[in-house]
Amino acid sequence: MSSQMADGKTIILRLEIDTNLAQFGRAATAIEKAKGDIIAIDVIHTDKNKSIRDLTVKIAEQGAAERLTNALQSLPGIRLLHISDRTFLLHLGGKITIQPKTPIQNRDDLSRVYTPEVARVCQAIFDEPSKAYTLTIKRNTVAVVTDGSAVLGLGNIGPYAAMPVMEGKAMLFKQFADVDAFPICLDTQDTDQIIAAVKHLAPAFGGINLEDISAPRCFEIEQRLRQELDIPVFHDDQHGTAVVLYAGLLNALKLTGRSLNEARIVICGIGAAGTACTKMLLAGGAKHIVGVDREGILTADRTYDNPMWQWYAEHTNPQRLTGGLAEALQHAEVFIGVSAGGILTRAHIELMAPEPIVFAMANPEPEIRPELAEDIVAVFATGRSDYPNQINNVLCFPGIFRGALDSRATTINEEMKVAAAEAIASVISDDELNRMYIVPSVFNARVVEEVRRRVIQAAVKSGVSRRNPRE
Ligand SMILES: NC(=O)c1ccc[n+]([C@@H]2O[C@H](COP(=O)([O-])OP(=O)(O)OC[C@H]3O[C@@H](n4cnc5c(N)ncnc54)[C@H](O)[C@@H]3O)[C@@H](O)[C@H]2O)c1
Ligand SMILES: O=C(O)C[C@H](O)C(=O)O
Ligand SMILES: [Mg+2]
Repeated sequence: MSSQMADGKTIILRLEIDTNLAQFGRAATAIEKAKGDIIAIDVIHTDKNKSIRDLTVKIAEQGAAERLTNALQSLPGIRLLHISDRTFLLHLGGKITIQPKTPIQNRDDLSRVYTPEVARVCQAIFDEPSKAYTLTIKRNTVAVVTDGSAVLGLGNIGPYAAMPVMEGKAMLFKQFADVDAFPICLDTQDTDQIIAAVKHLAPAFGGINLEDISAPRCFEIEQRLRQELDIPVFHDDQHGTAVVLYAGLLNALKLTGRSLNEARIVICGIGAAGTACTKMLLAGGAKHIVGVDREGILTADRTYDNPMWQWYAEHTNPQRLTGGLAEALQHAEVFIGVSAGGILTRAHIELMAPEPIVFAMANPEPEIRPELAEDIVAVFATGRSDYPNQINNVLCFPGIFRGALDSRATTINEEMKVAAAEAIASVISDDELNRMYIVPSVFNARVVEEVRRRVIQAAVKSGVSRRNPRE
């Protein structure tokens, strides 16, 4: 039996009942006893000896799914073939598809979308390559490229297991910004091979969104691709996260009467996201940032093999603090977690200054769940959709690419990132700002609209646009 269960949800159980030994009623009774509520029954197959049925069952409490499984497995003549929940059902066959824009109904259509007529279009692009933007999908396409090495906080789970996240990103691109994004999961973690692969596939795309590639390789991969390609290359976990974090932090500081210059900030997890968040905060004027990774506080008193950590140690921690997370957190006012789930405790937060700001942004499991400490925290945010204050790069990447594609920008530069952060923060007015509402919802249509508008302005002003679209 394969099992992918979740409590407090609707689950689908596939049962095989040996009709010589058992009756369906026994299974139904067992399910009810285990506090499952059967809401639908579908017969999948029946013959003389067995019947296979899918039961849709509502389970309310923690552990109910496991109790139910155990109860069914102990019944003679009944086999539990499979359990899935709505999340898994939603993933059956993948989450996206490609649709032609026009139907091909007759030979005339066929000869125009395809050979022979298509050849004239190919020739036109050959004569003038920039026509790829007007005569192909390039103007609206983004490749979401990963090597599966830092997928959410799950770590190095490889290209196949990374696909559901990349398909999800493609859905978000389409739904929120009408960008056609394709998940591309590369079966290599070699820096040169990744760079070569992305360069080879670039002709079909108007932009490259690098996703979930671990530090420090992600820095070189992005930097070299930015130099070598004339389309925007954007590592979402670095810059998308930094943009949204910056927007959220500005609002949280405003709410708690603090300034970025003076705030004592601890960043935990000095990988792709942590490094980029730090750079953006330093550029915005932050002076008291302390970075912590697995080996403890990064300090200029030590030397590091990882060049990014070396840079980090030299540009942060002015007091040269040493020790671990607890030492870093003494009297700190802001905790920013982009590390791993569950590593922060309530006792840690108690070490911080009064009214602290805690952004526990690891996915899917935050550094600490809000329910464990929200009573001692002034502003709490996570990366998840099921808590208030979702600081997640989804607030950034659809709109920033929409703006970059529409202005046909050659790159996404610092000016465009700052514009995106200011756009996100600006969607919340001073009247609306409160501890449960420091960043707008991803469903607020003004987010993409405003990010796009300001990003286009910044691209034009900074001289990287190749087109100035009408508003
Ligand atoms: N909310 C968002 O929008 C968002 C965006 C990007 C990343 N993230 C999350 O941030 C985390 C890191 O992502 P990344 O792309 O930077 O990955 P990464 O692999 O580049 O970096 C992770 C860093 O965290 C460190 N780390 C792991 N466990 C730690 C611990 N116990 N204590 C201190 N440091 C620890 C690692 O050593 C590494 O340096 C993931 O959980 C990811 O889901 C969230
Ligand atoms: O994928 C997300 O939800 C955000 C971010 O890109 C992450 O890697 O956690
Ligand atoms: Mg990511």
